[in-house]
Amino acid sequence: MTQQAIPVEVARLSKRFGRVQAVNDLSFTAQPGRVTGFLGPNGSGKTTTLGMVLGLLRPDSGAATIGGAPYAALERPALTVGSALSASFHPAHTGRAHLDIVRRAIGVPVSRVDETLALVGLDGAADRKTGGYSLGMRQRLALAAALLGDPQVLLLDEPINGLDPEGIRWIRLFLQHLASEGKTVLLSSHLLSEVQQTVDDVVVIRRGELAFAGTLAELQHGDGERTVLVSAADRPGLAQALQRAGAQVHGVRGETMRVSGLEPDAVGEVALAAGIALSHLSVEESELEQSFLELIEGGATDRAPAQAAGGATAPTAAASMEGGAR
Ligand SMILES: Nc1ncnc2c1ncn2[C@@H]1O[C@H](COP(=O)(O)OP(=O)(O)OP(=O)(O)O)[C@@H](O)[C@H]1O
Repeated sequence: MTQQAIPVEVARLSKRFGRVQAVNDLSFTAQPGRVTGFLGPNGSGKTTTLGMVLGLLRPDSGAATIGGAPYAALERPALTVGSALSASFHPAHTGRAHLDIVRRAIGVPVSRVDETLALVGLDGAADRKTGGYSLGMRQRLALAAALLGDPQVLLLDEPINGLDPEGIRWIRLFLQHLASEGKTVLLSSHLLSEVQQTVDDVVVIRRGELAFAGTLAELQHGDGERTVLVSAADRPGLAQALQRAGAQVHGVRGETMRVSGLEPDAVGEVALAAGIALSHLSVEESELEQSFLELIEGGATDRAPAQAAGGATAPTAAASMEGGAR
């Protein structure tokens, strides 16, 4: 069966809690077939936004839609959208029991429990109580619950938080695989470094407002210039060739040289033309982190090529996240 491509669109969404403007005129789109990172510091409005997308919170204005309809208007919401807003469970329930409760509620066959347990690699721990699960196992169980209905859209709140490197690698490959099947994957995080290997697109919010929406590459290139890290057996020869091509080169005596003023492909071409074999070529990662920090600390909102999302109507869902003590 061919699955439908379902974007998540947030259009001019606003939400205030008393004096706190948690989300302010926020617009972005999470596209099918892409993993979108929804990034911002603690308290910037990520969970509130996801709550509005899921119809758990009523927006003051604007709208969030899934394939053009508000969550509450979806015919079979749990089979369209899977969500994991928290990784906490009844500690006396086994992983299997938790999934069984969810699958009954959303009306999917019992066979999905074992299927999703296997998908997230929890089959060996299915009959253990969740109270004894590690954080990584709880994250996997939350993901399994989100996947029960085989949804086309996944909304995950901080799914990588607390995972060990093996867990991060696993979830990265897993979410990228889901996106490669055409699913829409939106995951929040307060750390760019945590998700930068996982996401294709990035939405950055700061104090409830859009600071950036675009691809990871666009975020990286935002300031124009990138630093290229390069190494070769003949570093002095490479440095000379690069300088002749107009680059600034630092760290010739070290293992890796830092090159600015030339794009990575141009650095490769200069090396080739000079007959020097490269043993390493990459873009300095910290620059991406720097772009992100500048965005969340402010003053860079004019860099935001916000994707328009329009034509939506306000959700009518019950407000079950409203008024919760924070
Ligand atoms: N139910 C609520 N009642 C009052 N204030 C709230 C409520 N929910 C969120 N807030 C406030 O709205 C702002 C945004 O919170 P939100 O949880 O959406 O941010 P976040 O980006 O998800 O942060 P975190 O990463 O810490 O979860 C914060 O100032 C928070 O204290």
